[in-house]
Amino acid sequence: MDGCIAGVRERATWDQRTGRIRVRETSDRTSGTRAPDGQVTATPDHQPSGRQEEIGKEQLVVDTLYARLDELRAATRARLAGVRRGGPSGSPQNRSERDAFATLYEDRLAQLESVEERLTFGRLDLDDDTTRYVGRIGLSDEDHASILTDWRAPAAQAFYRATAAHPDGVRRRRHLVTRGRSVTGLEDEVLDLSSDSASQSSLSGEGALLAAMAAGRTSRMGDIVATIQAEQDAIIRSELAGALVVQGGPGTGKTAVALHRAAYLLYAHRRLLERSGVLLVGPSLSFLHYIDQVLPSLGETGVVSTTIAELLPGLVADGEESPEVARIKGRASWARIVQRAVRARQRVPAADQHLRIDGHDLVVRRSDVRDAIAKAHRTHKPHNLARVPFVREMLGRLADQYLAELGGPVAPEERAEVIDDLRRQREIRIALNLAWMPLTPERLIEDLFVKPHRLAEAAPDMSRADRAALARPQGSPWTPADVPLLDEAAELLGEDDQAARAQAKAEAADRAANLEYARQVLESSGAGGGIVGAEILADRFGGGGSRLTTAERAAQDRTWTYAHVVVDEAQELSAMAWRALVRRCPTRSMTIVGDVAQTSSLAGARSWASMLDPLLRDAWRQATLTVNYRTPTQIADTAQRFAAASGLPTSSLTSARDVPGALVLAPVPVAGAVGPEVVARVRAALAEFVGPDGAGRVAVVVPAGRVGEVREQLVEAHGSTPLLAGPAAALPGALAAALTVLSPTQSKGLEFDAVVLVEPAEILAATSGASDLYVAMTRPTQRLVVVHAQPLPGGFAD
Ligand SMILES: Nc1ncnc2c1ncn2[C@@H]1O[C@H](COP(=O)(O)OP(=O)(O)OP(=O)(O)O)[C@@H](O)[C@H]1O
Repeated sequence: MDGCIAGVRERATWDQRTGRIRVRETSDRTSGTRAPDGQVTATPDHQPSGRQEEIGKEQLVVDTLYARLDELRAATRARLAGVRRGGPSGSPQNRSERDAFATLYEDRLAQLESVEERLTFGRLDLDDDTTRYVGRIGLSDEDHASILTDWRAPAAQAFYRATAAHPDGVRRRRHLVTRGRSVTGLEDEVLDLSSDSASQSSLSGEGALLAAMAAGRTSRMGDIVATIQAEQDAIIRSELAGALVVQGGPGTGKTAVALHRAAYLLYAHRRLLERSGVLLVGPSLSFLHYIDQVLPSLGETGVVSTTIAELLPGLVADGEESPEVARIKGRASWARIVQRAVRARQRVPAADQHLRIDGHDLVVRRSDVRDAIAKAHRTHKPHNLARVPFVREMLGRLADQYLAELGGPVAPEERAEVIDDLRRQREIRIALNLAWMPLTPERLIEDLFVKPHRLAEAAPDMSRADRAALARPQGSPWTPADVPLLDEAAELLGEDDQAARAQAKAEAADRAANLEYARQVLESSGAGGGIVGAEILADRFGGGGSRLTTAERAAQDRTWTYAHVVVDEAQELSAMAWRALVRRCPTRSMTIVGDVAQTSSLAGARSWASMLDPLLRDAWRQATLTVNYRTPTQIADTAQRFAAASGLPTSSLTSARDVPGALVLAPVPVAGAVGPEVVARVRAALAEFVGPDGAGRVAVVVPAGRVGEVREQLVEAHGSTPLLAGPAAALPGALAAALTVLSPTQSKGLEFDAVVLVEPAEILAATSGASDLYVAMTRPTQRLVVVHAQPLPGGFAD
């Protein structure tokens, strides 16, 4: 393809008067031809050229890229069909190889399908007169020459990092705006300081960025791959080793950055990460639902996402409890409490116990039990596994008593028979259980809450009041704060994994052979397309038809250890929850994003150092995000003033944009007038921000106890309108509707075009009220309407 690629310089700015983005255009005159190797060479062109002409030229390039994408899709489909045609015949080895290839091609196809939207979004014109297109995926032409650079590749880094002061070999950066497969706009930044039109903005791709920020919200978070900013890119590409804490105020892109970092790490360290997987921990299922499109849109599906409540496979923790009880359960001291509770089930009886077995007198002696317990402890195995040597030792000693009564020499087989016999005796089983009880984690933890003497024994330092607060009836549902305690117990109790170990040994030998074969296959066919490595393919060869992905296998296994863990809203996690996560990531390679000013959990972090130092010591580093991409200046400044007045530990924050009239204070004279005012404000917000295409979201954020009441008022006013989400309990679906009513905690991590905030003084008065109110104030992308009868908290007014 030959083409003259001329440049225009467009500058997009926020028009304060109209509240819209305005785009200015200047010509910058560059042209280029495409060489046979697929690289586009840019040369100065002194012919003035129009914007449409320029768009037309980019359209040709974009058409070429999509054509290549279509070709690759067709080729992969054909390969898949070929494998499927093979049918279910042949040896088991042949069948499992065919399944492995089918999965490989299905994954590749899914990846090629996922990049349809905005396949390419950027172009770099380099000092060496070459041009590089940047996109969601890397593509090469038939001659293996690169025609599109994956955004995660080192060669794409300059697209996000180059500035006029540090151009990094880039003369001009162009953002391509596309709709479907059509190019609809361009935005250029000249990074050559000697040029008149050198970019002055500290934001990269300002127009595209402003457009992304101003777009109507939907029920799902979108990716930011086309407009990642330099400070975000530095975090995304930060090295894999160690724990990276990303602190940043509301709307600084922490969630977005965490997800893009997961995608980047999977690309840059695929061999290391693909087998053990990446764990993503979010605050709630509704939040995970909100973000669950981002990674697939970046071509990644191999991430296990969960909440702390869902961490244990098969355990449902949907019970509720007061924040105060959750705080008590989150304390680090539970590590010792659970340990003591386990030890309390290994005890020397108060007196020797006399048993009569088959007409013989046997004594379960205190001294024997003491010795057997000590011997079992020396194995350093978990409780249930160490019970095996304990029982063996005790049965041996009892058998010796039994045989001594018989007198005379004893053959080893005879001794073994006696031991077997004794093992089956009910009285002996009871006596040994009393000394060393086999336990499940559920039984151990429930007993602590149900039997006050058990808790008193395991937690002698806990106050009476705290112990009383934990008491609950048997059979109560598990709560999220119980989960880390159950995990701690499971770790100390252990499971009998003998059979699993034997099987693993047999599988290891097969695997070595499969691995070698998989390497050869990938080398000779290039079939992986970068989405799968030899290790995974080898696992699939050996899978006997099992189609479980790494993510699926990991999600079913409590003891799975991940190569990397990403934690969002990390400030909410208790010390015990951190222990459960660190246990799942022995390398401590973690991305931890959060804001200690937004902590609402009483067990959560008020400072990263005090929460993480005890666990990670100095193996963590901190980065800070400083630009708020969500909230307009007026709202963000008010939130910052309020936070400062309330003593919250805020980070410094600058808003990326200003939207006139973003903050509206709506006082009403009496409490009874709040409801009607909310109804009227919601009606206006829906009319202004929700479009016929379904884009645009409005939330009413109310004091926690008033969600039901305000919802009723809205239902009454609007009828049972499909606009309004169901009751808050059905939250995962709540964001599908244009309007939703939430408590401040439920709104955490989410965002809306407009938020109607009800009675802030009442929100402030609740437990963790200051951080909850700070969270609620910082949810809107366009407008915050504050409806109040009570006086506004400090900092709301200038
Ligand atoms: N570089 C960017 N380009 C476009 N949009 C961005 C960029 N960075 C962040 N955003 C947008 O800003 C909004 C806020 O981002 P995000 O939710 O990740 O922030 P956060 O720091 O996690 O916020 P909070 O702490 O309030 O939950 C999102 O809509 C996100 O898509």
